[in-house]
Amino acid sequence: PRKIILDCDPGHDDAIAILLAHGNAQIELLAVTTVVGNQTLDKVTRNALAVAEIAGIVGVPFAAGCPRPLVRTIEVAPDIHGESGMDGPELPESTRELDGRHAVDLIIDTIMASEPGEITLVPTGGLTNIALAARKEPRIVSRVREVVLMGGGFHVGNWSATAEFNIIIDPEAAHIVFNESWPLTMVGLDLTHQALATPDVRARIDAIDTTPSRFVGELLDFFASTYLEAQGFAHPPVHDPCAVAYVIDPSVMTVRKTPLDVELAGTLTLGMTVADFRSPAPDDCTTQVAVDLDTDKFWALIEDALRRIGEPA
Ligand SMILES: Nc1ccc([C@@H]2N[C@H](CO)[C@@H](O)[C@H]2O)cc1
Ligand SMILES: [Ca+2]
Repeated sequence: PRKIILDCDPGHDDAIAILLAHGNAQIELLAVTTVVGNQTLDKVTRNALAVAEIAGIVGVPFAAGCPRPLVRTIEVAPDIHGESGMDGPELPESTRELDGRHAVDLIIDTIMASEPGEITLVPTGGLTNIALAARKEPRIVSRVREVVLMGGGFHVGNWSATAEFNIIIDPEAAHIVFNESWPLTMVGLDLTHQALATPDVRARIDAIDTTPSRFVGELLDFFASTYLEAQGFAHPPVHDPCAVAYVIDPSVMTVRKTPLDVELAGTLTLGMTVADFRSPAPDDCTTQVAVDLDTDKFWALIEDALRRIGEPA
């Protein structure tokens, strides 16, 4: 199986990414870490533990990370995720204990305790924890198999005309992560805006009829309402599971080797992930962008994971 660390800011779509990672047989979820983003750190951490409760995740350490970006002030996304960060479903109180370590230390310790090339980092929120981990322990960069992140976009923004939320809330952290030497796949909005939870998808999830699938349905109800209201989408794009899906089965999307960098000085372009599509891509290019999603294959992975989770004890 592919061993992954999921660094997230639940977040409706982060929650579905956790369920996909937990439910899929090819993924071994080594740790879940949280970072400020969609909501404050305490809210997204509480939400992550609620998902663990609902899905019956045991034996996986959860750790909280950075409560604010490296340089800038906090910017949350209540218009999409609500005041709790996961509005819609009733969230169970979780009796679970967090790992005693900071997320950055859990990430470092987990990677340094494993063989080189074993662990894949899957960030689905701002990149603050990942940047700090690479600065605190540079050896993780060569030991990580690859970074597969949800964030950015080569022709699309959602928090400004040119920038995507996960990048622009901590562009300095993103600049660090995108410029390390590890292999990096950017699963950006160009790809994730194809992962639309249509009524047909909803019907297939509802037919599973378990506590976790009903939880996903309630997440999608809220996410659909805010995405229509705030961004005019007829159906909500479920961004974060796309990154996990690529780790599970790279054939779920097409990718293109492309130099990437993050704009830190732009007025209109701060936080833009700039893709250089000029051909040929340099031989030493370690970054690629996701382009086209096989939507049937993607949603089949989600449904399969929910079926495998079943009704937790
Ligand atoms: N408007 C909006 C803001 C933030 C997000 C979150 N950031 C990423 C998409 O921009 C996803 O990880 C999602 O959790 C989604 C929509
Ligand atoms: Ca997220």
